[in-house]
Amino acid sequence: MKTVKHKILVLSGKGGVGKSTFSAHLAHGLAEDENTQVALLDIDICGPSIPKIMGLEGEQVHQSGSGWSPVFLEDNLGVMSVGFLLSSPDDAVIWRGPKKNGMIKQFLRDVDWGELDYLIVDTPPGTSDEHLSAVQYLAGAHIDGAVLVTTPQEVSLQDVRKEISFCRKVKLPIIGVVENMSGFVCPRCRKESQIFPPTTGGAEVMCQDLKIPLLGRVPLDPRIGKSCDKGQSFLVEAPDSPATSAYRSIIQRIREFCDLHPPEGASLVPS
Ligand SMILES: Nc1ncnc2c1ncn2[C@@H]1O[C@H](COP(=O)(O)OP(=O)(O)OP(=O)(O)O)[C@@H](O)[C@H]1O
Repeated sequence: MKTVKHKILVLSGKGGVGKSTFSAHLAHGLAEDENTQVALLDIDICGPSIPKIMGLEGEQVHQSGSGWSPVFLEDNLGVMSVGFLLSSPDDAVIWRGPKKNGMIKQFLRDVDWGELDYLIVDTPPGTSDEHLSAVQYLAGAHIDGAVLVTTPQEVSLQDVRKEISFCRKVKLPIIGVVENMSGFVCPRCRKESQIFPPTTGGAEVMCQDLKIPLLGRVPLDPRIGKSCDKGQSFLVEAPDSPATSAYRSIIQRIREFCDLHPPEGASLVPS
């Protein structure tokens, strides 16, 4: 991990809120600059969806003298997931905590990540063994912070509050919250509808209450699911979508956060 400058965990309280989709697009967006070395690590051991979303289903990890090699989507974008170790994407991984912890430790310690600017870690929903293992194994290696993904509904916000409490308990800095599936603009009449109307003001009010940055809102766009199913970057597939603009502005805010919080040993260059 000494060769990895910035480490970002992506968390969500609930499943299905778009966390893996966001992690994938954060990696795609950062890697658009070919001088930036990016890796995406999927530690959702029991439900790895990153290989599919990144268009790498069926790929296998290679073992080299210096450890496991990530699967490369681009020269500057590597991906690692338990999905690459399964013989079929339909195989179930039924492991207890210690085995999952061992796998995460191996991912963080034994993968030949090389020199990386960013390591994005996509986690399972909630706060479970996987999160504790990641935080524990990365403890001495400076984690920049966590990005929390939620939808506007109260059920999701309630669980994200638990994630915030988790981050505070384990002293994991919070980069900010992404409100995903936040409104839908009809492509025909351009009228905006709230598909999941928040009853308590949504992520914005929660962020104000808890003094956490709201990084942005990503609207619903049915084309996102299609891009992910095809394993393609939505940022490239639909550059005109309001969701792409939202992703890009959030990615920029995360980049700025990392620049302001340089890895230990590095010094801030005055702008
Ligand atoms: N802004 C969006 N607009 C439309 N569809 C979206 C959006 N964000 C995500 N999706 C779709 O929602 C579904 C769930 O997304 P995803 O798998 O990323 O959720 P998740 O939070 O990682 O779930 P889990 O933790 O259970 O794996 C996917 O089909 C994805 O394509």
